Amino acid sequence: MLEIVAGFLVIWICVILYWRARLVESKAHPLPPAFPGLLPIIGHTHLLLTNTSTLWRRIKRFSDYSLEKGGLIYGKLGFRESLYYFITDPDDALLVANTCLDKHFLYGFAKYWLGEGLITGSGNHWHRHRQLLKQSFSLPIINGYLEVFNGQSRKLLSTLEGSAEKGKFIPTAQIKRFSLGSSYLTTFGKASNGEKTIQRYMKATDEMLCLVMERFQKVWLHNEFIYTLLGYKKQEADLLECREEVANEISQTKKSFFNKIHDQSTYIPYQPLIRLILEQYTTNQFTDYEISEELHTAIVAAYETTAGSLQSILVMIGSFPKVQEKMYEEIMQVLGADRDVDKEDLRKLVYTEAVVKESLRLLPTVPMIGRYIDRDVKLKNYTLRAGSNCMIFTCGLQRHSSWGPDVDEFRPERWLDPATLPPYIATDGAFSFGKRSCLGKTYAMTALKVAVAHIVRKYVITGDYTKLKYQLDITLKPYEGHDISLKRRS
Ligand code: HEM
Repeated sequence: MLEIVAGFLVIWICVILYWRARLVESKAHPLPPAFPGLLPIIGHTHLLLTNTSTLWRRIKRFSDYSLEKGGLIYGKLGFRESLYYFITDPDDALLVANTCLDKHFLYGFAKYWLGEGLITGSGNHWHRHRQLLKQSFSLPIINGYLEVFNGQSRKLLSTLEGSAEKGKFIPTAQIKRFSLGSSYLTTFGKASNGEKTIQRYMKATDEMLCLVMERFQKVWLHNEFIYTLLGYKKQEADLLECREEVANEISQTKKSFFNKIHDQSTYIPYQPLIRLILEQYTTNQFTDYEISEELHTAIVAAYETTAGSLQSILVMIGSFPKVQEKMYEEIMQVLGADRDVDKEDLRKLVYTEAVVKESLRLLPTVPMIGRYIDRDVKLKNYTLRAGSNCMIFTCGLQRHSSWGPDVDEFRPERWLDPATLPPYIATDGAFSFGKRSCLGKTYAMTALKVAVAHIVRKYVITGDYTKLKYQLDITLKPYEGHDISLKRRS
């Protein structure tokens, strides 16, 4: 009997100590406004348990509410009611992005595929790799890829041709092929089994990303034991088989690189990422496993984002005929009727670049970035508590009031005069900002400009962005209203 009473007493004391600690903490670091709909025990978790299109609409409400409340709100997610901050204030966003460099735990779900590559890695490992890889994404290297981007764009034109003059169609498959083809070739320099390898890799990557998203949404799958028990680990293992095929590609390239075999079959006129990394391998900067992690990371980072962006950009261009004609005039003036895009042209395609940027502002492919708050972070009006998580809404920042009264309008001209842009770094967030911003920004902008220039030169695009509907599958993907039609210009 005495033992039972003592047991209850201990539990009671623990509960009191826990609540006291929470009270002290909430007094020291009061919370910003809460997102409506907070329930006991599960917090806002019930809002996650839905399909990915409704999920996106709900997450957008978090972002809008954060903007409405001055840039910072909180919510609770998961069965342990983890504290989440949702940020849309530009100064606070930049401070957090530069202070808390560790990613949200969701990124960890992709580690079976990406390991500790740049997107998922953290700490010193990430920092060292970021320093080593920076040069591989510099302008001179990217300019060397123009041949790939032009070649893949021409291939894209030939796959689109079958749908020209035939009314509306959805160009997702063609665009994804363009994006993966480009990133595979700039990463590996070649695809041993050609189209077959690219298609298999594309399918496996799509499935891998779906699995990560499913695990995030179904909170019970966060538990490793349940995840394995329900057969998901087996699905991971099946997908990894495709990586084996690519592993052969890596070891072949390594052999020819170190044996300095430069015959017809291995000659590549540009510097694919694998060669740039192998140069650092010779000085023991990377291990074999790390090489593979970074190569897969580069492809995953480039593929979905570039494909999703190009799809949205085409719909935007198709929705604004006057903008499209202005682009066409610029493209014809710079490139003429049939020439490929070279590095000098890229500088001159100023309006085309503004159209790409404005499309990505209104229709971002990566609408938020997640970070773990590993220390107390003092913001303008609140202090974020160590041990919590945060979501920085780049989609909200790109519609922040500092863009002006025409914030919701598609107006590429705003990018032509930098003096009219908001005075914050974080409001231009399509490629994130701060120390962990996108390493492939120049790569992506170049690939997009080249593809858009080829398409607009050949076709008049028609689309309707007001009908666009998106779902959140790690990146934002349109599932409705993304059909376009193409009319040949001559
Ligand atoms: C339109 C296309 C792209 C968009 C919108 C985009 C956007 C982003 C964003 C928002 C982040 C930050 C993610 C986060 O912190 O959660 C990021 C990171 C990254 N991106 Fe991109 N990206 C694009 C294309 C590319 C390409 C083409 C590459 C490589 C060839 C690339 C490589 C990376 C890498 C390596 C990181 C991780 C950087 C780090 O944590 O140090 N991205 N990207």
